Order: sequence, then C-alpha cells, then structure tokens
Amino acid sequence: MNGQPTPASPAIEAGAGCKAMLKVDKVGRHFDTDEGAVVAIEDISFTVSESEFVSVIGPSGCGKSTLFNLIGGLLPMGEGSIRVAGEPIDGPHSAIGMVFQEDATFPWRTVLENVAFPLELQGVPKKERFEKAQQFVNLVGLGGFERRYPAELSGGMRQRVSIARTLAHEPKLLLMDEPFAALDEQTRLLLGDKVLQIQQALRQTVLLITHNITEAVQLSDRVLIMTYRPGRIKRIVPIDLPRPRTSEMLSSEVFGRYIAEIWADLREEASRGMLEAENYSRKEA
Ligand SMILES: Nc1ncnc2c1ncn2[C@@H]1O[C@H](COP(=O)(O)OP(=O)(O)OP(=O)(O)O)[C@@H](O)[C@H]1O
Repeated sequence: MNGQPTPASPAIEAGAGCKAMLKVDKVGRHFDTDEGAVVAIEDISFTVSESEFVSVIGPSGCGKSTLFNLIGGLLPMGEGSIRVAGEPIDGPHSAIGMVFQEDATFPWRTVLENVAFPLELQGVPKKERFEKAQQFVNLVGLGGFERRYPAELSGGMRQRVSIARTLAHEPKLLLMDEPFAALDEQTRLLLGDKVLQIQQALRQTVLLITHNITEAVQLSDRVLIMTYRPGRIKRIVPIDLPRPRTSEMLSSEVFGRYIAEIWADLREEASRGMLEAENYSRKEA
C-alpha cells in the first residue's frame, strides 16, 4: 500500500487470469407504470472473479435492488444477460445464496435446525446435516447458542444465523442486499468483521449491495458506484487496503481518503436524486 487510494479503474473485467464467477453483461431493466416506463437500470456490465468481494453502492432509487433481484433470479430478465459460474440466470439458481436486510430465520426452529434447513431440503441424512450445520454455526461465532430459538437472540445474532444458513448449502456466489442495514452501528461494524473472516476462510465470492460507504470500503476488493436513475455504473474503485481487514482500520488516513473519494461521486448522484424528487413533489402540489 502506498498510502494513496488507487486511481479508479475503468476496467469492468475480472483481473487477468482470474476466473469470473459472476458476469453481468449489458443488463437493463425497466418497469411499466401508469406514468409510463421507468428505466431502473441501463447498460450495466461488470465481472466478479472467484473469491472476490465486490460492493455495489448508489443513491436511493438507483436500481440496486433491481440489480440484486435480477442476479438472484427473483425478477424476470430485461435486456442483456447474467451468468453465474458460467451458467445463464433466468430464475433462482442453486449456485447463488442470498441474504436480505431482514433476517429470515424460522422462529419455530432452533439455531442449529435453522442452519440445517437447506441441507434437509437437499436430503442430507440427519447426523451429517447437523454436523455440517454445527460447523457453520461455529463459523459465524454462535457456538454455544445452537439450541436457542431466534426470539432468544439479538438482531445481529439472528442475522448471523441467516448468513450461516445461506452458507450451509455452499453457494458459489453469496449475494447480500444491505444485510446490516437494520442493525445498530456497533453491531454492523463487528458483523462486517465477522463476514470478512468468513469470506477469507471460505474464499467465498461475494456481491454486496449497500448504501453505506464505510461498509463498502471496509469489506471490498472493488466498489462499483452507480448513477442515479437510470442506474448505470459511474465508476469502479479498487480498494487497495491490506488484508486481513478489521473495523480498526476505519480511523486510518488512507481509509478516510477512500471514503471522501467515493462520497464525492455519490454526493453528485444523491443530490440529483433529491432535486428530481423535489421537482416532482412541486409538480404534484
Ligand atoms: N416493481 C416496480 N414497479 C415500478 N417501478 C419500480 C419497481 N421496482 C423498482 N421500481 C423503480 O425502479 C427504480 C429503482 O428501484 P430500486 O428499488 O431498484 O432502487 P434502489 O437503489 O434499491 O433503492 P433503495 O436504495 O431506496 O432501496 C426506482 O425508481 C423505483 O421506483
């Protein structure tokens, strides 16, 4: 590290020699509404290599969730194509694991039973699935809590159960849509550290959707900044900070410079969004 943020790269491809785990190619999506077509995202192309951690950041309404839902196969494709591990995505795919903002635990199952659930669906025998589930419970730091029910856990712990359950079916790509947004700041930072430890241990490929700049810089190899509507890729910023990373780095000078650099781009887009919303409400009044 030279103490300076690396200049933003226009490159959208994975690094030379790296295998692409996710390939998003000229993807666009619009929605038909009573007021005409809303173009949510347009001409989005990027690649995420195996074991890479990439974040997508953008102002509210720039199409982050639309992109997430398209990659996760939850929304019918518009223009372009998406491939995960070389396979085209046109619906939910077993290579993809998804974590959402709200934890998605089953309240009637214990921690261990929650994490074992995807293995049960796969028909893994009971003893084997509980052994494997226990490994993932330990990985997210919940060893000792396996017999507890979700209602007996904090929000951060429940989100760790969701992450463990998603990881238990060993997805090739982990897609996370603002997974820490409902948590308080301290839990968010500590859970970020935990996710990084897990990602490094499993060499997991991750695409994180967020609106939090600190989170994006702390966790990512690259940050994709989106424009306000229609959502396009404005810039891709490689984060040249050493690993392993922890939330302790947040106070470093170089970390602060990355934050400032990304905020400068985001502020422009967020201001545009705010202005458009104000004009719209003036017209409606
Ligand atoms: N089902 C839908 N029907 C009509 N318009 C939609 C639909 N889904 C999204 N949009 C529009 O597409 C644009 C992008 O929405 P999207 O939810 O993807 O943005 P976002 O970046 O995730 O926003 P936020 O950060 O506020 O969650 C917005 O203008 C939104 O109003």
